[in-house]
Amino acid sequence: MASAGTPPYITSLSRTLSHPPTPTPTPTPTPPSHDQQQRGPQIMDSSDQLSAQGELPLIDLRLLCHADEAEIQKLVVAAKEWGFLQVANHGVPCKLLSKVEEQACRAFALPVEAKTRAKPAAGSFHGYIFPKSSKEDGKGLPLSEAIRLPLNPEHRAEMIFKFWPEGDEAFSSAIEEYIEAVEAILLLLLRSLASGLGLHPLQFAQNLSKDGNSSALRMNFYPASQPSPTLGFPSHSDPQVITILHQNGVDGLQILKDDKWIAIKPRLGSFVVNVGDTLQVMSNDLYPSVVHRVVMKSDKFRSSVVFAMAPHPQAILRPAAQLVSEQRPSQYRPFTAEEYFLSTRFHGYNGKSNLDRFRISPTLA
Ligand SMILES: O=C(O)CCC(=O)C(=O)O
Ligand SMILES: [Fe+2]
Repeated sequence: MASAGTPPYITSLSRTLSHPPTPTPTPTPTPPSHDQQQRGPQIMDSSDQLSAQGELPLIDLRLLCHADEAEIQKLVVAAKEWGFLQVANHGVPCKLLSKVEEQACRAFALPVEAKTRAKPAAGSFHGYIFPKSSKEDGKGLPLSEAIRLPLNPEHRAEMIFKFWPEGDEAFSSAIEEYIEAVEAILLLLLRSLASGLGLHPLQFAQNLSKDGNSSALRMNFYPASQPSPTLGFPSHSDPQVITILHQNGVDGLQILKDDKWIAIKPRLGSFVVNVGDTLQVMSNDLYPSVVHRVVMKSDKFRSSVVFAMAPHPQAILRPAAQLVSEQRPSQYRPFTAEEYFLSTRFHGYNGKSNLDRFRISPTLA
């Protein structure tokens, strides 16, 4: 959790940024040899036509790290206008990214008994999530397989023992190293997003917590789509504060901008970052969370690793007082982070409508 005083990530970030960027491209790990290919493809709706292929605004983290005012303003504009952006010069070595991809593939290739052991316990959302077809549950849940790892190190260790009862040093250490690196980036971004609006740098990070169900490192695995486009992850916005996404280089991510779907081309070596619902609330709608989805159209599998942090479950979410005025009244009633997360889960994936349930003047019927 971030605290006042010298933020602990400064040390960690400078260590991360001191790694020279490795020029070699990320190798594609061996795909899991299990039942992935057996699931039937889900044909996309004919109204789901793509409008364009897009390049997200690109932010230089090295400049942000030096509090470069122009880069901070570029970030603010990107977050306001897109809610999605990419970050380069993040200092996370390609080698670590490949290692994490490789370890995710190992976990997805485990036998069904191991995956069953790691299913989320009652009341928990962390664990292995079996693929569901939207036909089965009618709610449009993801067709991808996923593993949601707790960020709390003790809980994560317990979870890893469920996958590998003897423990697995290679998996544990890669994940730990990765979390440390991306957490530093997430905090730097939140700091810059707050100071760019003239707020205290810790305004958006003050209640962040590794506990609770919402904060997680989520690994997604999407089988190759054959022969027609397959919905890998239905449209949704992320409930947390901010998300950092690493993808294996296979297309699939699409974002909804101005009512049109835009396919985001993976940019080798950079992370995709997106505003979550919680940041939209805290910024009183200045930074919008954006609906996105994954559509598979590739004969290669896609994997992604998603790091998202949320406030402590009992933290009260509301717009920052400095962003509320007579001209711009508070758009949301106060609510706890847990209430929001549970509501997201209860109502399922359905674009962004969940946020409207917490608006002072709901736009939902
Ligand atoms: O795999 C991706 O690119 C996106 C995954 C995603 O949106 C999520 O896990 O929330
Ligand atoms: Fe997402």
